[in-house]
Amino acid sequence: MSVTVRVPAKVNVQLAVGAARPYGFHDLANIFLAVGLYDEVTVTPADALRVTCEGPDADQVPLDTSNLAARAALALAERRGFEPNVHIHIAKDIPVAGGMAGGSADGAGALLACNTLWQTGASRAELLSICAELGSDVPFSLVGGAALGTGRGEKLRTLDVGGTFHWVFAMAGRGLSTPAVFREFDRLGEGTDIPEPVASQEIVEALAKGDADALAASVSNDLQPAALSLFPELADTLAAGRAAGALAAVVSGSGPTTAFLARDKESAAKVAQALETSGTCQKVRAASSPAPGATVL
Ligand SMILES: C[C@](O)(CO)[C@H](O)COP(=O)(O)OP(=O)(O)OC[C@H]1O[C@@H](n2ccc(N)nc2=O)[C@H](O)[C@@H]1O
Ligand SMILES: Nc1ncnc2c1ncn2[C@@H]1O[C@H](COP(=O)(O)OP(=O)(O)OP(=O)(O)O)[C@@H](O)[C@H]1O
Repeated sequence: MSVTVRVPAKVNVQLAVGAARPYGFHDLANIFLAVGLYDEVTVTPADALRVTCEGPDADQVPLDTSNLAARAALALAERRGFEPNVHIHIAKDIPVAGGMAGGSADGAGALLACNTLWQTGASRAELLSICAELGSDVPFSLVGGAALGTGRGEKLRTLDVGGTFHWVFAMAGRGLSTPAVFREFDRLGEGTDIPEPVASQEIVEALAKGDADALAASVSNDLQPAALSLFPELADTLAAGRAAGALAAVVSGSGPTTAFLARDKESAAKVAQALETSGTCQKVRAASSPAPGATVL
């Protein structure tokens, strides 16, 4: 018997970053929106824990116990007294190291899949707490939809979404390391007063109304200057998408994937086409929001 779980990628429509904390993380006001690009995680009983991965970026995914999917299976097994003997197969469509929470998606997916396979009876709250131990983005991958993340981004409040948002994502030729981008944020902010991160009421309302123009006017990412500092060519990608009519152009999370909000599906297709021929990125994908969280298929 196998269990397969489908898990979405995310884009951050607000990423407000506070000063570095002594414990090594930054306080955030992080508005997540799940987008319809998915990984599928399948778990099957086996003699020992094993991870395999297929997809265009599969060669960049670790197959040892550093893989977030393996760590999720180990964490649940340890808490609940199960043997973590499963084969975890990841069908990967979310770009790796792209700032779209691909690894986090696999962690949440494996957790839900193992929980279903082993019938542990763990509550939603327990699953969310394991997710938070695995990484700041992992709880949102389980929940999906839209949510405000505070603390490290792991404390979630679900937000209403009143319509469909159309996105285009431009993938870069190389990844960016999330810790390196946060370090660059600290370096750029040295000697300045960094305000407490506060959720944008405009963004919360724009999501609730399904209003793409209002969302575009307020979308923001405090990590964008740091990502651009480490990867200056991303400015050309952002400019190409804007020139093609995107309502907003923003680095997704810690980057280097760039996200473009379009007015409708037709406009998204035009932006995607322009980005494809711009020579400023490696791959282009269109997807819409919101998307459901981790779901057993
Ligand atoms: C950039 C975002 O993707 C936005 O959603 C997240 O904040 C990052 O989430 P993530 O990849 O799940 O990150 P984690 O695995 O929890 O942390 C990786 C590293 O990112 C940095 N980090 C992460 C979250 C946070 N609030 N402050 C940080 O400084 C730390 O250096 C940490 O060691
Ligand atoms: N299941 C996994 N899929 C992809 N990468 C993984 C996975 N597990 C661990 N990793 C490691 O995590 C690193 C970051 O990968 P990931 O795709 O999660 O980045 P990201 O999308 O930028 O993350 P985030 O948006 O949450 O900051 C990879 O370079 C890889 O070494």
